[in-house]
Amino acid sequence: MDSDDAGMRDDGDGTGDRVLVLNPVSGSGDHVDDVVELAANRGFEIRRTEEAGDAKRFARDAAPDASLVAAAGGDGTVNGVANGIAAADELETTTLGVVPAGTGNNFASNIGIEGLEHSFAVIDEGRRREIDLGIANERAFVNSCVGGVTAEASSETSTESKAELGVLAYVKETVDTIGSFDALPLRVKTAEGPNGEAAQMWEGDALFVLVGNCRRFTGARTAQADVEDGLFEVTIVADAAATELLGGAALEALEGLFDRDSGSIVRRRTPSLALESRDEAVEYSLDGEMLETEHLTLETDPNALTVAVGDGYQSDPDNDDGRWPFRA
Ligand SMILES: Nc1ncnc2c1ncn2[C@@H]1O[C@H](COP(=O)(O)OP(=O)(O)OP(=O)(O)O)[C@@H](O)[C@H]1O
Repeated sequence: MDSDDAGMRDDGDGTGDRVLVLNPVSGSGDHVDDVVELAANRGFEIRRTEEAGDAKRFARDAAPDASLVAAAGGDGTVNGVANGIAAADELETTTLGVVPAGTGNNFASNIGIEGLEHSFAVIDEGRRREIDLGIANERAFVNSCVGGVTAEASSETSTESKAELGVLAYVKETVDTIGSFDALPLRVKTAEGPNGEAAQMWEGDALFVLVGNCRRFTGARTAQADVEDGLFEVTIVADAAATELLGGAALEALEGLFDRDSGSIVRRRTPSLALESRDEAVEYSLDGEMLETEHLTLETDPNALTVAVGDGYQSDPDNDDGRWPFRA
């Protein structure tokens, strides 16, 4: 078998107990040799993705026999592997490992993974935490679901921008490239939460809707949300923010907008929500993977996904953040 074959098992002990799904083109694509060496030395079976859908398929096939499936790539690869473990119905028995080889590696940094070698140390020796899994119209996501980002912006956003800004890079690219907004006429219904959060309905024209599971959208570029609380952190950017965002440098405007209690920002915490377009289908980005729909139902599956986390991971980031919520 050619060593470049998709799905090949080019190392490992043949038991399929630890499988690594490797995206060879994520990030700058220069991680492959290092990842293969690190994984092979630890007895991983390695399966290389070739196209969209492979990460999910490989993880789904591997999960019934594997105690751990690692995703080597960016957030999209992590998303695919999480979806595969869920599709195999193996969330209770298969742990997700994350090897950061994308451009932004947002999820990896949120769970305290600091680099390639560190990720394997974490897989071998790190804590396991059961984190919430986001479900959007039956597709799983780990980090965030963002509405109003265009597919073009998602594919054209630069590596540098993603590395610096994370998910907000897509928002910035959308602001930069379209130059004017087709606001999304949306109805957003949030369910009541366990801590007295009331069910609420928001109706209006939104520029963006950002739903964070593990990701929090403040001006802080690396803010991790509490991903074990069974709640999403929802931020609606109303179209009143358009003049602010288009008026000057998009990056400063974005950070300013997210970093304070702006009148054009609505924030909610909720275990589930429904987003309904009052017009045409809306593009959503689930961990960077696009989905176009008129109706989106989002639910948390609390503590459903077991993940190997680094020492820097905080299960309760509110303790030393204090920024959230501006408005419950
Ligand atoms: N061999 C391949 N050739 C081309 N595309 C691939 C291949 N394998 C996977 N993909 C695509 O790569 C995408 C996932 O990329 P991923 O998000 O992991 O990396 P990235 O975009 O470089 O990083 P980040 O999400 O951190 O910005 C998926 O959409 C998938 O379809």
